[in-house]
Amino acid sequence: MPAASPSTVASESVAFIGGGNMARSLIGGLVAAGTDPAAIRVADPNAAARDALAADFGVHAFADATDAVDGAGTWVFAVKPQVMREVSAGLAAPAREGAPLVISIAAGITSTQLARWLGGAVAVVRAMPNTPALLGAGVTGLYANALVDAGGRARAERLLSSAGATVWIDDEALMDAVTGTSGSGPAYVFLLAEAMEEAAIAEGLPAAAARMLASQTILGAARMLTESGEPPSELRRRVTSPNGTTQAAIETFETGGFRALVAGAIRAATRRGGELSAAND
Ligand SMILES: NC(=O)C1=CN([C@@H]2O[C@H](COP(=O)(O)OP(=O)(O)OC[C@H]3O[C@@H](n4cnc5c(N)ncnc54)[C@H](O)[C@@H]3O)[C@@H](O)[C@H]2O)C=CC1
Ligand SMILES: O=C(O)[C@@H]1CCC=N1
Repeated sequence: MPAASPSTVASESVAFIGGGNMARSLIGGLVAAGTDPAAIRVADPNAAARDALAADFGVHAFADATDAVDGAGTWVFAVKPQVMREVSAGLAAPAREGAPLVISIAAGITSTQLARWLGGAVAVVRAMPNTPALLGAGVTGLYANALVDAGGRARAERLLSSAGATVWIDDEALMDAVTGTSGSGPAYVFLLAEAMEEAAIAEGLPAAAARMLASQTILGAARMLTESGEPPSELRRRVTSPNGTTQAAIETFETGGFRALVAGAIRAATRRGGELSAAND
């Protein structure tokens, strides 16, 4: 990929460090929302990932993160938590010179860790999106450290808005709970879909019908949750006729400890966020 011409390297440029699944979702959202692909720069050591991003979105892709961040005013760290320290330490010099707004989507890694690795006083927004970002139907929790000004907050919010809804979190300690709820959350729903499908097949339904019934049920219920303005308990009540089929199912869930299981799962994910932070410090 040839070097970008100077006119495309403006402080409005966004550099993604890591061009994997989540970066692809966010970049897709940005381009769909009208961001000029020439203002998007991506670093990834994987040539296939670079080529695919350049071909699919028309962004500038680089093997070296230092080249990707050159002149970019916003840097988005989208690499695994396990490589965040090494990757960010390698960018300390340009961070000092360029004073970028740094956005990290890495699970667990704190804004304090990232600022330290980048050399100290750095404006960091910690963001936790989720995979429905690919459809613009995601949700992102955002936390800003004290060095992020109103303009930086607006820039981060604009960037993540192309992936869906956004919610600011004032206490960074709660970002691991965001990760355990919505970052990992799509997988919980997919697990429910798998379980419903398997159960439907066990009851005798053909596989294709089972998939259609389970997935459309989840889509319809999710739309009611987000569009009706009603709490989930009320929506559930309306499905549940006294002594009917739903009541039989809900009683089975409740006596089986469904709520405690969900709470335990979210607690485990939340704790793992803290462990990822400590293990990769
Ligand atoms: N997958 C998900 O649902 C979500 C993931 N996250 C976070 O997003 C981050 C990325 O996750 P995914 O996109 O799922 O992983 P991924 O494995 O698809 O992408 C990571 C990319 O980083 C690249 N990479 C490795 N070393 C690099 C380096 N030195 N410089 C630049 N790029 C490098 C890899 O080649 C790969 O393309 C993780 O920190 C994860 O915690 C956050 C929210 C949701
Ligand atoms: O499983 C993970 O660690 C990442 C963070 C949230 C979703 N996937």
